[in-house]
Amino acid sequence: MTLKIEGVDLDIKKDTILTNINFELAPGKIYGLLGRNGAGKTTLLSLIASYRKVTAGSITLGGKKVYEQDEVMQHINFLYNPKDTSTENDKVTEYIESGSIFRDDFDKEYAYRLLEKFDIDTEKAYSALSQGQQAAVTATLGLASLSKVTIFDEVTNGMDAPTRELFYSEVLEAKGSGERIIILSTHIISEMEHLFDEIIMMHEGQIMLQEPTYELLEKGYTVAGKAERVRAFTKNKHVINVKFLGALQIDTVLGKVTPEEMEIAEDDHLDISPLKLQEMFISLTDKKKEEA
Ligand SMILES: Nc1ncnc2c1ncn2[C@@H]1O[C@H](COP(=O)(O)OP(=O)(O)OP(=O)(O)O)[C@@H](O)[C@H]1O
Repeated sequence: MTLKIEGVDLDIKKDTILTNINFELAPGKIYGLLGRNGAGKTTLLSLIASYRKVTAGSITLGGKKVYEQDEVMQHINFLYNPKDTSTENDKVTEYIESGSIFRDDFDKEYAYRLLEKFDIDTEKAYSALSQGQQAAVTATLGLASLSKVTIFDEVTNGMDAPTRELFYSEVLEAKGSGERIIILSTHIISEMEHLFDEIIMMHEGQIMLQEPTYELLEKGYTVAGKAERVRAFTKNKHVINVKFLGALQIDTVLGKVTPEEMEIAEDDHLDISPLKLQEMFISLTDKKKEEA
């Protein structure tokens, strides 16, 4: 089932929060939703999850409108870590039970297997778990729901590195079924880059780009080396970012390197590397550069 967002606008009171959002998501893919703080990611995801009504446009799954349609909504699952968990006194087991009630596809056995992998004491109250453990329960609810559209909004917040690694490998497994659309909204870009089939970048309430990750990263490269040699190499090229690491200068450049340029780089002891998503993201969403 394809998820289609067409011409979506959202106004809250007099503020325009989202403008003319258009994109299409296909099953069997992991989508990385990226954007600076306040770009509109959570607001857009909450529209997909039918928490709010769009001001204009439409959101459909398999051709059916999602808003207030229980039959469609049971295929869409929006996971995020609650801000205040002090009143969440249910045991983890009760969380799993209630998470499965309205979702026919929920796989309880898989949920308990996952919780064991995450090393969660299922007899504890949710509020008594550490922040990272709570995040692992949230992640489990999403993974085990087997929902056709599973949205993880910054769920890795609080997880330690091994827990995040486990989550990533389970997300890849989930994609393997070929039936699920998985959306990951995150600020941990460098760590998750390898997971994303496509990138959706938002900026100031609009979609800046939607592209397959490999295509996006083929658009440029980085050059690192002695500052004056890097500057000479990238002169007259489209440099989108300049970084310094001690005596080293690292330029991010849009375009391709020719074989002749590769030779020059070698002679000048310059390192040419593929583009990193995080550098591309920082550069594309640099507000100061826009204002300059
Ligand atoms: N209920 C609301 N009333 C007014 N403005 C809102 C409301 N909810 C969100 N906004 C505004 O909408 C914009 C987008 O917020 P949103 O939470 O969607 O951003 P985000 O991309 O998820 O940010 P972050 O990465 O910081 O989580 C922000 O400017 C925010 O102040």
